[in-house]
Parts: sequence; structure tokens; C-alpha cells
Amino acid sequence: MAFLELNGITKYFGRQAAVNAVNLSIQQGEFLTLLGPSGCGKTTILRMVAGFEHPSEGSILLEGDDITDRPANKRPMGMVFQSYALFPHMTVEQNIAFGMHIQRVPRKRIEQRCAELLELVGLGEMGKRYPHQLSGGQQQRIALARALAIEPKVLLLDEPLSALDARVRVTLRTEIRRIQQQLKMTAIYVTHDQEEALAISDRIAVMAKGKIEQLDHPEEIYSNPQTVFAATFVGTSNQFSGVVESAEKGLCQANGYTLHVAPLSSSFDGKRVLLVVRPEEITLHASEGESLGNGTGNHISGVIELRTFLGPFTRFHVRIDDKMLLTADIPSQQARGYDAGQRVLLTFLPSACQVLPVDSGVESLTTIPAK
Ligand SMILES: Nc1ncnc2c1ncn2[C@@H]1O[C@H](COP(=O)(O)OP(=O)(O)OP(=O)(O)O)[C@@H](O)[C@H]1O
Repeated sequence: MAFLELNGITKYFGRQAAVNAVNLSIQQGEFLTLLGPSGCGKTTILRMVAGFEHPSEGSILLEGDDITDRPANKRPMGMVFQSYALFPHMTVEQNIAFGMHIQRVPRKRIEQRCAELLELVGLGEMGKRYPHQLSGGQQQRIALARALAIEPKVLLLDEPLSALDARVRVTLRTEIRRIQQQLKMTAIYVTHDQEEALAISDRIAVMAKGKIEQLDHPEEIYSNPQTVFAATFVGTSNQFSGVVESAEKGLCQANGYTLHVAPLSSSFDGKRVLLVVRPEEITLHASEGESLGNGTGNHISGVIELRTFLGPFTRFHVRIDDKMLLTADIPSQQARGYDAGQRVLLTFLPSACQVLPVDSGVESLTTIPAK
């Protein structure tokens, strides 16, 4: 049995379904992220789990109990918001203790628990301060401690890092993950930041237009996307819009090139597809004269338009023709010989091409330059 189960939950605002028949099973101790663009329904799902919104259809089960109609204050959930939402006139300790006072926890236990939680979030010395005397990152640590104080069964985090600067965001996301793992806490995390989702989660639900497009482990979402949306929303990708010429031989026509992919099932024959190749799957070669092995790989010639040093790897934008710009990430050690203006050959293996069937409406996806 799943720890937390959403069964076919739908939420209408007026006639629009913000969340549309979503099913989700979350295991005890799991860190699950809802990832998607603004307006796809992530926050609405979280608010239904918290009890701030009532589903128009469907049910929510916690440890087998139907909690769909249970009010928010009777649900064992701790919530952390984007805007820290600390009480400004209360000290850090008073903020953390607030929920425990309401639950009539004995004073001695509250003091002990405050001290434990301040240690847990790395702010042992700051109990007597007021929120305005703390940085944004520190305030969010306190908001986390406050959410954990009532010993919730599920921790709900709604874009908790998006108001913080980039460096603090990275440190704090690692901290959130450490604390969640230490406490074996079940958590649902909402973000539109795909890098954050990949870094922090046990599983990610990629969402679009009120539905879950793909639910899987971060590695799978990245290397084996199941839909065009998942492939293009998560990670940087090169995309070729094309048609399968021979599924058995793994041949596709795309942007005027014949591309080799891994053999496909015969149902792909003649189908319109999107081919997705991650930048790190592409290798650069100095000239077309260079030997390139057995000839079953993909070779495309172009001119380096931009070279960007990014530390461990260097990103190249390579102009193929007036419609196509490909992105290649090369380990910086191997990138030294290449510079803007140089003609190069890009190669990638058939197995590096993800082949995704496209529905109608794909026209707008034709020859999208890499992100
Ligand atoms: N209380 C409400 N009344 C009417 N429409 C709403 C309400 N709350 C959300 N919506 C609509 O429902 C859709 C989903 O909103 P939701 O906040 O869940 O998206 P989201 O993915 O969390 O986006 P964001 O990252 O911008 O918060 C949006 O179109 C939004 O405008």
C-alpha cells in the first residue's frame, strides 16, 4: 500500500481543469517532486494534499485513510512556502514553537524540540533573533524547522528556494535533502527548476496542463524521456524533427539529413518523430578528413558560432545551416583546440538519439535550435 495516494484528483476553477485526473502513489520516506512550467497545476495539487483546496473529483488517502474531506488543520502535514511566511513579531524560537503550542505540547518538550530543530537546520545560536535579523536562506531554514516541529507525516514544499539567490539555493537544496533523508520524511516538493528537481528528488512527476506527463527517477527522466514535452522541458537538448524511413534499420530523415537511430518497432515506420540528442552525447572532430570508425554513427558538419567555457566542460554552439544550431558539451580538457569560426564535424551514436512520436501540432517544433 502506498503511504500517500492521489486517486484521479481533478480541480476545476470555473470551467478550467487546473488539475486533470491525476493519480500518484508516494512511498513512505520518498522525496517526490512536481516539476513543470508556471500554471501547470503543481501548487494546486500541493494545496489539495494540504487541505487548502478541495478536489472537484477524486480522493486522497494517507496510510489507507481517506482524508479528502478532512480540514487542513486536522491533517498531519507541514508546509514550507516560497515566501518564508514567518511571524515577524515573534522570535525564531517562538515561530518554531507556534504549532506545538496549538497542539498543547508540554513546555519542556517544546523547549527541547526547538533546540533540536535549530541544530538540525544549522542555526543553533539564533533562537532569540527576529526574522528581520536573518538572511533569506536562514529564514527559510526556520520555516523548515517550523514545518517539522509538529512532526508531520508529510512535508510539503512549494518552491521554497525560488526567492533566494543562486548560491544559497544550491546549498539549501542539499540541506533540505539531507534533513529529509535523516528524518526519513515523506516529502512533496514543487518547482519549475528542472536542475533543482534532478538534483534533489527520488522521483519526479513532470507536469503539463494539469496532467502528469512522466513519473520516474531523475536519471530516467533525463536519459529516457517518454514525451516530447518531458524531453524538451528537462535538460538541454538538440532536437530534430523528422520521419522514420525504416524502423527496422533505424533510419530517419530529419532536417535534410539521414540520421541513424537504434532499431525501432515496426509501428514507427513512416511516423513523424522528434529526435532528441543531449549535448554531452556529441563529439567534435577537427576536420572531415578524420577517420570516424565504422560509418554507422551520425556525422554532421558545421561551423562553431560560440564557445562558452563552463568549468568542467565547454559548450559549443555549432551552426549547421541557416535553420539549425546544435549544442555540444565537450569536457574542457578536450575542448582546447576548438574555437569560434572553425569548421568541425559533429558525431553522435545511434543509441544517443531518443526517438519520440509526435502528435499533431508538432509543426511549431520543426527545427528548434537547442536551448
Ligand atoms: N484560486 C484560483 N482561482 C482560479 N484559478 C486558479 C486558482 N488557483 C490556481 N488557478 C489556476 O489554475 C492553474 C494552475 O495553477 P497552479 O498555481 O496550480 O500552477 P503552478 O504550476 O503551481 O504554477 P506556478 O508555478 O506559477 O505557481 C492556473 O491556470 C491558475 O491560474
